[in-house]
This record gives sequence, structure tokens and C-alpha cells, in this order.
Amino acid sequence: MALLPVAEAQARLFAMARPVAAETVSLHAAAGRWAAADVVARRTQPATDLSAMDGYAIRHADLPGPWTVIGESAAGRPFPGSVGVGQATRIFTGAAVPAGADAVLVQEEAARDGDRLSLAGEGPGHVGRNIRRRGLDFSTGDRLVAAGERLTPARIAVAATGGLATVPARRRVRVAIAATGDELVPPGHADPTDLPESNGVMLATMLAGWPVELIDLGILPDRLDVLREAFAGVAADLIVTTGGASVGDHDLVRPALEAAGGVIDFWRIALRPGKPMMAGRLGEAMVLGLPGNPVSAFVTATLFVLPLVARLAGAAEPLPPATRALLGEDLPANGNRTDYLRAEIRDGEAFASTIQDSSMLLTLARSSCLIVRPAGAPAARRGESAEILMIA
Ligand SMILES: Nc1nc2c(c(=O)[nH]1)N[C@H]1C(S)=C(S)[C@@H](COP(=O)(O)OP(=O)(O)OC[C@H]3O[C@@H](n4cnc5c(N)ncnc54)[C@H](O)[C@@H]3O)O[C@H]1N2
Ligand code: MOO
Repeated sequence: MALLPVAEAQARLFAMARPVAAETVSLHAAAGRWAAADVVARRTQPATDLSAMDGYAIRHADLPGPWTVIGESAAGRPFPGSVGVGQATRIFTGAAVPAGADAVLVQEEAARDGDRLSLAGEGPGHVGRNIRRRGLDFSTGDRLVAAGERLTPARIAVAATGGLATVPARRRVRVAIAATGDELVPPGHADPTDLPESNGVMLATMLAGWPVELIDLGILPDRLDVLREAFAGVAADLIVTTGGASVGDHDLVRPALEAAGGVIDFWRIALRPGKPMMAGRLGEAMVLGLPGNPVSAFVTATLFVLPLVARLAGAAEPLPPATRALLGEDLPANGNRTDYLRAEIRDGEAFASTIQDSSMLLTLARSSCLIVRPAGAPAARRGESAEILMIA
């Protein structure tokens, strides 16, 4: 199989992925999920003209005053009457503008003596000044969140303001994570001969805040029968493995998936690090076999696992938006795989780490972005703009 370009591999995954079922969830439970249908306003906001400031509701034509104060309008306690010629009401931020009034005089520009109100500044410059008109934000029937958009805190808040207590969302995606390798021991071991397993916790924490139900398959040994049983026995929407993806005698993820009745869709991507990534299906589940090298696992998780989970969770646009930065140094021409360089941003410029070995977690841990060097890119000069992926 030839190396598949990154964008093609992503497109194939998205084409295979069917979003999980929709359900109705409370606003609190909607955090991090994607909308399964449009969220439509059940009310108009503001529902009536409201004051944007603390001051006095007046008729603009009465400027420069003076006025007689005839009452008060507070948020939740509107003035019941109407404001006539030469009259004003006290008014507070968020309170309904009484009938007859058409501007608000801020209290810093007013002088008050009992019922007598006079101008002590410039006053509102035009009709409607300091008033938020009915429907300024949205009206009944407006679409507040589109199907396939993420239910961010601001979108959940706008749904609440729109009169909703629940929203249509996709259920949580069941993601099974397995590390493979006879050399691995659980985190916490410091024996010189042990290699603490780190990919599992890295993947799990990359998905923190995502609408997922994690199924931790732990560390699996390099044994075909054990891997096959583990694959066959899991009820997941997505199975993610790390390690055993390459061509060595103990790289058994692909044969184990096939032995369990699964199919390989593609294997090996034109990227560095992460070339040996594998994608397939097993029954209803999609399967991503990530390379074991920790940085390769991180990069492939960034490029494929997170976007695929987003797609399964109902995202219309599962890829993170493209970001750019200026290069802080010259970079050599790139080979035939898209390169994702671990890099730091300093003073708005991106600097790649000098060593880009895919085993080096500390280098990754100190990086804040990946500089994307497309396959076949010519040498780049300091000051040129480059695509980056923020990772911290
Ligand atoms: N002859 C070839 N050898 C390799 C090729 C190749 O094309 N031909 N590709 C290389 C590339 S590129 C990568 S990436 C690695 C990926 O190999 P595997 O996915 O089979 O990974 P492993 O061999 O299982 O492990 C690689 C490395 O990472 C450590 N590891 C594995 N899992 C974990 C974990 N959960 N936590 C921490 N560290 C882990 C493992 O001990 C190895 O050191 O293959 C190259 N070889
Ligand atoms: O593609 Mo491998 O991930 O270079 O180390």
C-alpha cells in the first residue's frame, strides 16, 4: 500500500464515520457535545426595549429638560404607566423602558432634587440612546446553534436565554483505548528495566472535556490471541490502540484485528511522525491503530483520533481551524511525508526543536505547537508564514 496523504486519510475516516445517536440532554449535560439538530429560539431577546444604563427614561424631544420624575422602572419591576411631556422615570440597567420614553439620560449627567430632574451634562445624543431595542440579540424562531456545531459555554448560554432547558445532542462516543507491548508497565514504576506506559493516559487526557465514555483496556501483551480476544470483546464506537503498528515480528495489531473479523481500510500515512498508523473497522466499531512511539501517538491522535471522535460525536467540521505563525528560523526543504515539527512560539514566531525524534516526550511536553511542513515543501525562510497546530 502506498503512503496515503494526511488529508485523504482524514477524508476517508470521515466518510466511514456515522455519527452516534441523538438524545435530548439538559444544558449542563450538553457541555462539550455537538448539536444534533438546530437549536431555535422560543423567545425574543430582549423581549422588550430595555435600558442599557442606570439613569432616567426621558422623551428625547424634551431635552434639555428639566423633568418631573414620576416613578421608577427596575429590572423585573417595570413602571406601569407612561411618560408624558416633561416627565421622566428613574430607570436601572436591564429595566423595561416605559411607554412614551425614547432615550435614557445616564445618572452621571443628571442632577436630582426631589422630583425635579435637570440636565448636568450633554444628555443622550439621539432617540434610542442607551436603549437596547426588543430583538436586538435575537427573535423567536432564530437559529441559535446549527446542527453539527459544538455546544460551547456561550452557545449553551444563548440556548438558555432562548427559553430552552434542554438541547438535542449526540450521545457520548464510547472510545476504547489499549496500549500494546510486552515492555510496558503501568505508570508509577521507576525500575530501570521497566518502561512506564504513557500513551494510554495521554490519549485519555487529550479527550478530557470531550463527550466520550472511555473504556480502558489497559496494557495488552504482544500476543495475537490476547489482542484478538480484546478486540472481539469490546463494545465501542471507536477502538484506539497504540504500538505494534509497524512491520516487526511483534507488531500484531493488524493481524489481530483481522483475526477478530475486522477489516483494514488503510495503513501507513505520508506523515512524520506517525507513518505506520492503521485504520479499519470491526463490526460497528471503527479502529485506529496508532504507532507506539509516544510523539507519533500524540501526532496521530491530534490528526485522526480527535477529529474522528468529533465526527462520531456529530461535528459538521471535525478538523481544528487552521492557524498560522511566522517562522522564527529558516527550515530546510521537506521530504515526501508531511512533517509535524514540535515547536515553541516566542514573541509571535515559531521555533522548531532541534531534535525531532518521535520517542522524545520531554521535547513534546515543552512544545506549544506543531509546525506543519507539507510533503515536498521547498526550504522556508525566517519570517515566512507557516501553518501550525496549537497543542497547548
Ligand atoms: N523496519 C521498520 N521499522 C520501523 C518502521 C518501518 O517503517 N520499518 N517504522 C518506524 C516508525 S516510523 C515507527 S513510528 C515505529 C512504530 O512502531 P510500532 O507502532 O510498532 O510501535 P512499537 O514498536 O510497539 O513501539 C515503538 C516505541 O514506542 C514505545 N511504546 C510503545 N507503546 C508505548 C506506550 N503505550 N507508552 C510508552 N511507550 C510506548 C515502545 O517501547 C518503543 O520504544 O516503528 C518504526 N520501526
Ligand atoms: O513515523 Mo515514526 O512515527 O517517524 O517515528
